[in-house]
Amino acid sequence: MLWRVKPNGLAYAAPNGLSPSASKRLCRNAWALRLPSLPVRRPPNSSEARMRTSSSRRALSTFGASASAAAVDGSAGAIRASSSLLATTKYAPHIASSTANSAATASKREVFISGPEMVTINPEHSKCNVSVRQYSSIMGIEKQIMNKDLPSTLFGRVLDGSLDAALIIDQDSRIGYLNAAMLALSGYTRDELIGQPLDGLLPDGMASQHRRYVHDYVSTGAISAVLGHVREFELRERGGAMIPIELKALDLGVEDSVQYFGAFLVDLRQRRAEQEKTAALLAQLEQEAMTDPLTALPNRRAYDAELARVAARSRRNKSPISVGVADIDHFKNVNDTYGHPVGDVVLCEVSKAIERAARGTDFVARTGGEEFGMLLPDTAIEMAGVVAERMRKAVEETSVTTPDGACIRVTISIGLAPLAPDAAPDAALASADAALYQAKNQGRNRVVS
Ligand SMILES: Nc1nc2c(ncn2[C@@H]2O[C@H](COP(=O)(O)OP(=O)(O)OP(=O)(O)O)[C@@H](O)[C@H]2O)c(=O)[nH]1
Repeated sequence: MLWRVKPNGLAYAAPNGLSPSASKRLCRNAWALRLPSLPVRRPPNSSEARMRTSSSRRALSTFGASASAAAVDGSAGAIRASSSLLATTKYAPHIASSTANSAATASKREVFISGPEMVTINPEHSKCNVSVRQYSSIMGIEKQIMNKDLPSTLFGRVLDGSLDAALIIDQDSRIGYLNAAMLALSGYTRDELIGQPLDGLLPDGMASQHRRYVHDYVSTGAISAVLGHVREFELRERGGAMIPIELKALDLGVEDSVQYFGAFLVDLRQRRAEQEKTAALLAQLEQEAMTDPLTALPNRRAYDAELARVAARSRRNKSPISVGVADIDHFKNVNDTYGHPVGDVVLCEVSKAIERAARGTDFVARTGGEEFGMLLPDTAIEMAGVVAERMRKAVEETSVTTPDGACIRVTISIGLAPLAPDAAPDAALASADAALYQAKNQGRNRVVS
């Protein structure tokens, strides 16, 4: 059983027996480590063997504890406390005799405690920033755990079989441990990486920065933006390609005067691909939601959104806008004479003609059955009249030939209105509608403003 107590007084515990469900619950609170499907057994090579012997094994066990408390190491320091906490708490001698920890842990004010009972670390209830209740039971628990005598190799097996990549480096950034997932991610063999500097796995320019972080941390305790946090980086795999990863780097403490660091790495490629797919799907949906499927022009929703956008811009810039409404004349006759599918073709040709006649900055939408909306930004009503007349003429000159060889020509009527910078867009649209009504009444195929 291993308790991890955070500075806010919350503690996370692994239940006895480390049942998969309980461990999974714990993993929800931890980052990265998932239960391995099958522990992988393989003889360690010499460098790993060094890492796994005596005190170095404790770095590995601390690494496991940081991940999810999914395994127990009876020989590891059962109680871990920061040196600053040790200096101030009256239990310091006992804790200190259990373990030593690094300055980094001190600054994070984290205390790791092994034991089956809850231990509360409450920063508010003590002048020395911690109060430890049930301390005496901790010492007893530690004894129990020591007696339990679980083999410390369990930690290595858990990490070996983790689905997430894991590695351990020393203070010289030399790789001391990699699990199978890390090898699969990097594309290297174990022998190619063990004992080698981490540099080859880092992106260009990161190696020197990484070394500086490690050096500053080891020599002055300066915590980098990386240590203890989940960050997104890139990993250079064997073929040179950069793999997006999520990384959590951990201080594993000092063992035999050597500072160790661990890291869990999660391959982000699949997540990124899914995110891109979702983004593309959303963009497509948004596009579809704003587009008229028959003519491929922006639809009413898009027109309203664009009207609100240009109206706001016009208020800021005090620039004139003109709005227009165009309607095909006697379109019912086209449908009645040639049928609805031919009417659709005519609608498409009319929309193309209007669009062709518009300027690059104008916005044309199909706002209803045989109705089109126009937005003409930075355009006074006189110039809007010129553009609308061009549109009207373009439609008049358009013809559609039916499969029977009949030639269909239609015309449009257009109503225009100015949108004053401080006026409501709806009022301008109503004025344009009124002008269209007038154009229809005056005989159609004309522009009225
Ligand atoms: N083919 C086709 N026809 C449509 C579509 N949407 C609306 N219409 C038709 O457009 C016609 C509109 O008819 P009316 O509102 O009477 O207007 P109009 O015949 O154009 O006469 P005025 O507007 O007064 O000149 C109707 O016959 C609708 O069925 C469409 O998507 N496709």
